[in-house]
Amino acid sequence: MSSSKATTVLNPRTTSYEFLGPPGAFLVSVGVPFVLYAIYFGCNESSGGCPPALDTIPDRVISAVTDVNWWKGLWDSEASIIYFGWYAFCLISWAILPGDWVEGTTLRTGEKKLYKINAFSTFLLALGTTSGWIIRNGPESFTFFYDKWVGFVTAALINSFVQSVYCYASSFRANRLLALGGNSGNFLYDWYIGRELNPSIGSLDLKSFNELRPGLILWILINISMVCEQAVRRGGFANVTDSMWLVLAFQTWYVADGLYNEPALFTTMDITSDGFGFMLSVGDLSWVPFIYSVQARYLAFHPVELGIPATVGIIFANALGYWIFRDSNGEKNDFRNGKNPKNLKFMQTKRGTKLLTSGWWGISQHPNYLGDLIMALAWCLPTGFNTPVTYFYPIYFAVLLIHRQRRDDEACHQKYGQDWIEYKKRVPYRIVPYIY
Ligand SMILES: NC(=O)C1=CN([C@@H]2O[C@H](COP(=O)(O)OP(=O)(O)OC[C@H]3O[C@@H](n4cnc5c(N)ncnc54)[C@H](OP(=O)(O)O)[C@@H]3O)[C@@H](O)[C@H]2O)C=CC1
Ligand SMILES: CC(C)=CCC[C@@H](C)[C@H]1CC=C2C3=C(CC[C@@]21C)[C@@]1(C)CC[C@H](O)C(C)(C)[C@@H]1CC3
Repeated sequence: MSSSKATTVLNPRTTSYEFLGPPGAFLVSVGVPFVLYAIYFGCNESSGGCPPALDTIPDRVISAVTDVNWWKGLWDSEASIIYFGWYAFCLISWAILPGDWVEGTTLRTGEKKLYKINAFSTFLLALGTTSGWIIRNGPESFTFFYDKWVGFVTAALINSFVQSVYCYASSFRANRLLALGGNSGNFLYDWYIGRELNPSIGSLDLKSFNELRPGLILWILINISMVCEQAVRRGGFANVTDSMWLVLAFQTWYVADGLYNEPALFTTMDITSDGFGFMLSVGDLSWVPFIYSVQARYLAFHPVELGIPATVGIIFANALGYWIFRDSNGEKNDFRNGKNPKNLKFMQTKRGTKLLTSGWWGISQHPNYLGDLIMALAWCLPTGFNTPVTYFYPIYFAVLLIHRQRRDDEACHQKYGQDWIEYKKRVPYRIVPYIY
């Protein structure tokens, strides 16, 4: 077979679109930066944390975008220097911190990619350095994320855009393994979905690096900055509210869990089937740190005292969600690694792999999504009920997970054929038992 024929067999043309095709890709690509800024301008101290009345929004948007100073205000050189310094810190940590090299899943070429496992130690180093800085220089020295929010958002968006363009352009080099869904030939769509499956620079895999380190860890550093902002306003850490500590503790735990279980990432849909396009680069680098931290940012200027009964109730909700999330992900990871310590029932498929039909995976097709959603709700409750903005996260997240479940359902249909239909008869609920 000639080499161009072999490439076509390995990288077939994408014949069907997801996300409503190029128009959908365009809308998300413009909509995500828009929401990132809008959620700041619609939920800050001067707006009282609440979005403006709906009928005033068009006028506000028009007066902002027609004002040159508003555009200039989106850029902040100091914020950009700190942001790119942070990105460099993540790269250097990846390169110099020790870590095992672990194989990912088998690729279409039959090969396996190697990944360096040191995301958790990068996290510990970042937390240690930040704590040392704050202890030495006081909380007022670490409020810059609060003060320069918009500048940081802009820097992260620039990074997301540059990386997606770089990955798209470099996917045209010879012998690249492309994502099955990102090779449609439509420039906008392929740039958005990601054309190359695993873009890398040397041994650095850009997709997994960006998904776990610069954005996810930054989310927690931003939260810490919000705690500092509240501490400065309220006269010290002793006066930081219980609600703020809860948000910090829950989200730090969630991120630590994801980083500690780094190898589990290599079996997720993002790593096995999606490319690294604008969708993931903006999701990882901009959306996660600046949208997922909205509760802490709100509490920085709008403190809420919960009291013991509410605190206990919210801790219980988060613990329930975490238990479902961790235990179900653990069952599947063990099973996919050839272990079945709970002796769970499963069905054998013609494809060779087995599907669990008892334990969490007998209750719904994505019990891990259910746990994640319960946690998402528990993270908003500490902010009370004065603003809908802090509840944006679970709403967006429910939409993301329902969409993800549908994409996965289609992918599993293709992978397992009739066996998947049989599996769905045995486990009919998609995410929430008896509801969905
Ligand atoms: N915080 C956030 O913003 C986000 C968090 N997440 C979290 O990421 C995690 C991973 O999510 P994701 O990759 O989407 O999905 P899943 O972890 O649900 O993985 C789906 C895959 O699992 C395998 N599988 C499906 N059913 C079974 C079964 N019964 N037994 C064994 N294997 C099965 C199939 O792959 P195969 O058979 O090929 O192994 C399927 O493609 C989740 O916990 C999710 O909540 C996800 C998105 C965003
Ligand atoms: C609006 C938009 C462009 C969204 C893109 C989606 C991304 C924000 C999410 C896709 C999958 C994700 C995962 C995590 C964070 C959010 C994104 C990047 C994750 C790293 C969070 C921590 C978890 O423990 C996880 C490792 C399981 C998870 C993996 C998927």
